[in-house]
Amino acid sequence: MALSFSAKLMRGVSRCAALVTPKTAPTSCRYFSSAENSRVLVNLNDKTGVATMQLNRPPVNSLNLEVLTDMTIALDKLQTEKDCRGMILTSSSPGIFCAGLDIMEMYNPQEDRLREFWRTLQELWKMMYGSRLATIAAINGHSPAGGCLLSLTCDYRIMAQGKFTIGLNETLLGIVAPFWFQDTMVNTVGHRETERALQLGLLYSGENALKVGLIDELVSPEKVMETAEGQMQMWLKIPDFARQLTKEQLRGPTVQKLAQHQEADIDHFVNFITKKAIQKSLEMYLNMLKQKKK
Ligand SMILES: CCCCCCCC/C=C\C/C=C/C(=O)SCCNC(=O)CCNC(=O)[C@H](O)C(C)(C)COP(=O)(O)OP(=O)(O)OC[C@H]1O[C@@H](n2cnc3c(N)ncnc32)[C@H](O)[C@@H]1OP(=O)(O)O
Repeated sequence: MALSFSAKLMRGVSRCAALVTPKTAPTSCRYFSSAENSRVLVNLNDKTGVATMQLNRPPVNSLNLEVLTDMTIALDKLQTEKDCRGMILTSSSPGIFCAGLDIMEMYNPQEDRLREFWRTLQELWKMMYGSRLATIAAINGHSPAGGCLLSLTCDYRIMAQGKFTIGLNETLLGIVAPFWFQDTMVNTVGHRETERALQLGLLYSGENALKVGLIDELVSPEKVMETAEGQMQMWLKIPDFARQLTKEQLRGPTVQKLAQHQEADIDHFVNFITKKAIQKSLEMYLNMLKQKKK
């Protein structure tokens, strides 16, 4: 019998439930996942109540089923820690925050895995967007498509200055950002800017992202984490209950909209991605990525 998503989550939680505390760790810092080969590195500072989640899938932190599952399990675990109040999402590879969804999950896919992949992304998005934690994205590099989406689920975004870009560029791949990607963008930068950005597949420079409100701060790469930590202190000065209820009022309807249409959205996604023309577009985009190197 197929396991429900929450059953799979529980299975995953018990698999990685043991907290690993390396001998060298400061006593206030608990590591949920610190092995170098973990796809997601998570630690919780018991003194501040702030967790850091680092994407750790070199070279570009593209999001495959396993990374999405690990992130979901880690976030679920953090949210059940009563002393955890905030989370900073970043990358262990300075220069690349996240290259978005792993295109290989969508190219020549097996239908069962494709469905599970999309459901896991939906679940992660719902958890992140509606999280009781104060969440800050420390965007320390490129952040296209699914990478931009992840940062948009956070409450505040700080990006590194440099040649990095951010945006929902799906149309450049010949695909379409689904309604809940669009909703998240509209809620952040407004309808008109979203129309322009999503149709053109705009990848914004840090400066332009700041101008339209896609990010909240642009700082030098070495200041990204300390700025995130400083900003987090401000968010945590607000009583949790008041902040969480306010967030729920503002974001709840958007989360509910996906929850109500989740199965239909999976069907749309699978039908769309498996079309010959879409597979051709993905193939051309993958080739373009490879050619770029030559
Ligand atoms: C009617 C409505 C129906 C609704 C249907 C909904 C459909 C919606 C479906 C999906 C939504 C999709 C969301 C996405 O997130 S798609 C992914 C989009 N991502 C990108 O466009 C980014 C692509 N990557 C880059 O631009 C660059 O890699 C970079 C700027 C992030 C980093 O550049 P650089 O450091 O120069 O690294 P390389 O380009 O050399 O990359 C290294 C290596 O990694 C491979 N790679 C890069 N990105 C991805 C990726 N997203 N997935 C898989 N693989 C990736 C790249 O090809 C290189 O591989 P190698 O040559 O084998 O080393």
